[in-house]
Amino acid sequence: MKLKVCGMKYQDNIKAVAALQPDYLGFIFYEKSARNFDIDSIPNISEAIIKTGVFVNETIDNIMDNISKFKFKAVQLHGNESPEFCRELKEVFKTNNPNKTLEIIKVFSIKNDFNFEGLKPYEVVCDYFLFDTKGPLPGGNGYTFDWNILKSYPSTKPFFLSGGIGLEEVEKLNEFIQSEASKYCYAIDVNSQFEDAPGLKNSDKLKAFKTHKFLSAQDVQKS
Ligand SMILES: O=C(O)c1ccccc1N[C@@H]1O[C@H](COP(=O)(O)O)[C@@H](O)[C@H]1O
Repeated sequence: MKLKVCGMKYQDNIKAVAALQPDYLGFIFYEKSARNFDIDSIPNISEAIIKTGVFVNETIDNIMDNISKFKFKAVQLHGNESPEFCRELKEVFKTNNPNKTLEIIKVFSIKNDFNFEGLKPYEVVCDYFLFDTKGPLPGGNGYTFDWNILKSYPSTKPFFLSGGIGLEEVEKLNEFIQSEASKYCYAIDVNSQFEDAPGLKNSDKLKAFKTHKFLSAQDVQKS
């Protein structure tokens, strides 16, 4: 199971968290967020960590500018981006970077129920889905949704599990990962529950979380 740490903001903190070797590090570009990444540069971190730009209903031009500026290898689309938008973003990226690939992670927010039919048009235009909790904010609401809803997940597209995950969820996560609902769960995404202040992650808490490897039945078979 991969780990994505999202909502990074401070240079020294980015280096400290990168030293823990998460698989993905996320940077949020949303002015209304306390985690908005309004800094000019990201310090040098391991190439193995997939730097991810998080956008909410942003224009393709702005997303592309930030991809070039910060060398993002993935984007997380956290608004109402259409399948056509995802397709166009992939095409524009390919045209400008013929030898590179861009991972597109499309976010869907879940409250009490979810209509999985809505995923279908996105299947061919994005690489991963991310399931977050629906709340008053586009993201970073800080609480979990009922993961049992994912028992009805009809797709084989790998997904990120997100929304309010913290150290308190370790036991629940272990149960989830052993269940059928997690069959296509590719990564766990954490954010506000590992912070001392918005955008400032607590390395000790992350280290403690990382010691739980969250191996699924499939992972165990593979190893
Ligand atoms: O965290 C934010 O402020 C934010 C703002 C706009 C879009 C996304 C945002 N965060 C993303 O929300 C999920 C879940 O966060 P949490 O665990 O509930 O705090 C995560 O992917 C963040 O990237």
